[in-house]
Parts: sequence; C-alpha cells; structure tokens
Amino acid sequence: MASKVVDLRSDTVTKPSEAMRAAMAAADVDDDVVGVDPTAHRFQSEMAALMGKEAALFVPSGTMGNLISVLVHCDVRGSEAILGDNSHIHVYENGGIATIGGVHPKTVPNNPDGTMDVDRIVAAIRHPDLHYPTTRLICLENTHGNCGGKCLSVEYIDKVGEIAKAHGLKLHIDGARIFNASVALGVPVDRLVKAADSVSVCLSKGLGAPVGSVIVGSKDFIDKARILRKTLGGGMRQVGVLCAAAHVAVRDTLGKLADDHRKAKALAEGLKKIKHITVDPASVETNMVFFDIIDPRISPDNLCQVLEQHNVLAMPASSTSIRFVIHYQISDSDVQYALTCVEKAFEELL
Ligand SMILES: Cc1ncc(COP(=O)(O)O)c(CN[C@H](C(=O)O)[C@H](C)O)c1O
Repeated sequence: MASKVVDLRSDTVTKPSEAMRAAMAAADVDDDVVGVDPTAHRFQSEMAALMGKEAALFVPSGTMGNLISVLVHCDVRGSEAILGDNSHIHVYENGGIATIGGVHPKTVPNNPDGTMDVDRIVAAIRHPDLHYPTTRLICLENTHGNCGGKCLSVEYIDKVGEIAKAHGLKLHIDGARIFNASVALGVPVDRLVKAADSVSVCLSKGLGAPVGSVIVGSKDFIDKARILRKTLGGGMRQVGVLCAAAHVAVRDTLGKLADDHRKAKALAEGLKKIKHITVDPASVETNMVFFDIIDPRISPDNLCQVLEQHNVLAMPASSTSIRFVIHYQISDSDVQYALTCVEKAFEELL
C-alpha cells in the first residue's frame, strides 16, 4: 500500500508549495476593501496583461467568478443567459444566476466535445416579444469539465463571439481550466479568449494555488464586478496573502500543465489494458480521464471505496463512470500505483 494518498478526485486538492507558503508569509498587504492591497493590485495587473484584458479582479472561488460575471452582463431583470446544459454554471453552482441574480438560464445541449451547436445558440437567442426574457449573454466553458476536459478551439470561440456581437450580446468564458486548454491547443491564452467580454480563471485548480479565481474583462466590467463582489460578501481585507500564493502558482505551475496532460494520457493507456473498463485514450485532451465500468455488478461507488482502502482517491462521474483528474502533485509512479490498485480492486470485487 502506498504510504501517501494518491488523490485523483480533482485538481482542486493540491496543497500549497513551500514557495507559495513563503510568499504568503512575506506578502505586503493592506485592506483591499478600504484601499488597494498592493500585492492584490500587482497580481490583478499581471493577470489582466497575461489574459489580454484591461483589468482583473481576484475572487474567492470560480463559482463566485462566474456568478459575478453573469450578473454584471445581465444587470437588468428579465435577462436570459444562454449556456450549456452540462456546464458547471448550470449543473454545479446551485442555480446561483437565477436564485441570486434573477437571471433566466436558457440551456443548449452540450456536444461531447464541450461545444454547443452554433445554429442552436442562434436559435436560442430571443427576439423581442412581451412573452420572452431578453437574451443578454452567451456562456462557454473551456476546458469543459463534464465533457472530459475537452478544449474549445479558438476558431469556435471566435465564431461564438461573432454571433454574440452580431446580436448585441456579451460572451463569458468559464475558464476554470483555460490554461489547460491554452497549453493543449498550443494557443496563447490571450488569443484564446480574445473574443470574450469576460473570463473567470481558476487559480486553485491545475495551477495549484490554495484559494481563488480571477475574473478579467474591460475596466468598466471589473469596476462593476468589484461592487458585486462586495455585495456578495466577497470583499476581502489583506487578500495579498492569497494573491501572493496565486502569483507563485502562475509562475511555477503553468509550465507543468503539459506534463499533467502527458500523465493523464498515460493513465488512460494503462486503464485501457484493464478488461473491466472502457476508456478512449484518444479522447483525453488535458488532465481528466473518464472511464466506464463494464461489469454491472460493480458500481463506481464500490470501486472508489475499494480504491480508498488502497489510498487512491477518486470520484464517481455517473452511475457507470469514474473521473480521475491529474495535477502537478501526482507523479508518474503515482499513476502506475493507481493502475495497479484499479486492477487489484476488480480482483477483490469480482
Ligand atoms: C469548469 C468549472 N467552473 C467552475 C468551477 C467552480 O470553481 P470553485 O467554485 O470550486 O472554485 C469548477 C470546479 N469544479 C470542481 C471539480 O472539477 O472538482 C467541482 C465539480 O465543482 C469547474 O470545474
């Protein structure tokens, strides 16, 4: 049994590095609600430049980053946002855009590659009618979490951006893993999000920061976002402590994402050799591996429970599938150990 836990539940599970902890301890801070925390200010400027946008705002979570972005774009009651039926905003954020923001979600089916058919996006846009909400926003997700970490191409994003502009709409990208997409596609991140009016970027996923996300957009957008963040209770005081760690995460971990993708591919190739599993290694584009259990006698919960006894942590993705997520604190030997444990688990269960 491994002495340490091999945690494949998500790329949100990393522990801050020593460099992050040192930066947190040494951070130059101030009250960011009353004035501007100098470390937060520097980090926000750094992220705006990296993403090719005018301004940026540090927020406590990706969920709040998406909520604030949607609410800034949909600031009139009776607004409607077009988004994927399998998107994180629609599936995993407690319906916050509706329950808190009064924004009506108009879902369009997500394709297996994470896109929504552009003709179905156009068909979802409301024409003026006193029976209808008013469409104000289109949301994309890149990479797409529920579609296996698939990347949306820059051509697709530009096309949706053209549609948004042609109809007087805004475009938001849930870019929780936008850097994974940028690295996998070989497209600079500022080019990848050029067509977007706003992007929410998770620092606490593959980049390995302990907390937080950053939203980027125009100065006017970020000024409005700052007010909404305060409204939602997200105004933070000496937040430079968190921004210092996030700065180190971008500096130190961005360059490791390609290796995460390599390990994910290796994991999928290894799973393919296990007879009780179906998995398509060719479908692995970034750091996520989804596989199906063939034998109906074994549920994903059963398998996860036995894996946990071997110190391998994973999460069910559906009634028949499991999700493994690679992050920079998973080594090649951890991948091999996890594969061994999956085989042992089936032996123990069958
Ligand atoms: C695409 C996307 N957008 C937003 C979020 C929300 O980020 P947080 O609110 O957890 O910081 C997540 C988190 N994703 C988490 C994970 O993958 O383990 C869970 C599912 O919430 C996400 O995957």
